[in-house]
Amino acid sequence: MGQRLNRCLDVPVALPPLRRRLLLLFIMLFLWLYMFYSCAGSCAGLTARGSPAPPRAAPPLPPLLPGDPGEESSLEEQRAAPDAGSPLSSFFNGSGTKRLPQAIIIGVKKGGTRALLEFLRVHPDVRAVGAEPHFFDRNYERGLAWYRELMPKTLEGQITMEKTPSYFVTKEAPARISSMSKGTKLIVVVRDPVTRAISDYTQTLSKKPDIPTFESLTFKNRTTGLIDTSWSAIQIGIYAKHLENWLLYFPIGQILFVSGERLISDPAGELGRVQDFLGLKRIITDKHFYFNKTKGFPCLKKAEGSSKPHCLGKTKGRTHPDIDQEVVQRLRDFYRPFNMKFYQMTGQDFGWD
Ligand SMILES: Nc1ncnc2c1ncn2[C@@H]1O[C@H](COP(=O)(O)OS(=O)(=O)O)[C@@H](OP(=O)(O)O)[C@H]1O
Repeated sequence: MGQRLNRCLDVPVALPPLRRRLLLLFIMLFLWLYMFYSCAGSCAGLTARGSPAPPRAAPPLPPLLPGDPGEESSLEEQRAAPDAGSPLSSFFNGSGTKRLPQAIIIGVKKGGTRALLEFLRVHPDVRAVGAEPHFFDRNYERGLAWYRELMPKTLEGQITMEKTPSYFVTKEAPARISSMSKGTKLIVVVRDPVTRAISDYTQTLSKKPDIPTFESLTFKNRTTGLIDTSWSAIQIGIYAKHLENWLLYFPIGQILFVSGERLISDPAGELGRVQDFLGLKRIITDKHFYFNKTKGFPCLKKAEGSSKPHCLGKTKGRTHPDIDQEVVQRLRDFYRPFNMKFYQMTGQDFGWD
């Protein structure tokens, strides 16, 4: 066996026998370690990079990540947002502990949540799971141990984060997050509810091109102008109503509201507020961003763990269809009182009117 290995690996035969044996031993150990860590990285049933499959005993629940109907993040985004790295890098970065998140981006869908998480991940003291776990809405029965297992390892002083924008409109989410930890910091990226609704519709249209027009879905009765508030694209934008539900469990000071509009016009400014809120050193500054004219959005000069520039994928920053301006105006009128209430509750004027 040793002779054959000698030939295979072309070990210099001139070496003294003891050194030769030691060298062979070292090579075998390296090969064994490599196989072990390759297997740990790829055989452990990852559903997406860095997202371990549920434990065998878990009850059959809907699939966790891409391909799940209604999923906000595409597979492409999961690829753009790895959280575990290669098997070898996990071997070298293997230290740390998986912890439950201390901060969660809870919403809103189409608000700019992916951009915020990707920007935050540049910070050395932030580690985040790339995919959306949907624990507090779709996967709660799997238990906290399952949820923790999804998280990346962190060292002392690092913050664990995740983002699932549907939490903001999930009735059970505030109580569930509070029972995990009353101290969880919550972040909501909000965006003009009218543009948000159109963005939401654009996403659905990209998957199901045969759906009715935005204009016809907006109204229960177009003649009377009655808005269909049961349509999720409209529902989600009534921020004040959803926020009331969160305030039953969390003080307002424990929730940070990020402007989706400013995240585009001044990403460093918004990131400054987020870093302060999370108690982090202000490391992410305007030096980290550049405006990509082709994309029409700010992008990172260097993505986390890479030296290359990085913009979000094609599913972020889609071209919206032209919507009848009368319908847009009707929606503006509909949202105005809710927006005013929201400004009052948060103490921030987002300038949507
Ligand atoms: N830097 C940067 N690059 C690309 N896109 C950006 C960026 N910052 C904010 N946005 C806006 O993010 C919108 C998508 O929001 P989310 O990431 O929250 O969507 S999702 O709920 O996770 O599907 C997306 O909405 P659409 O423009 O309607 O596609 C973008 O406007």
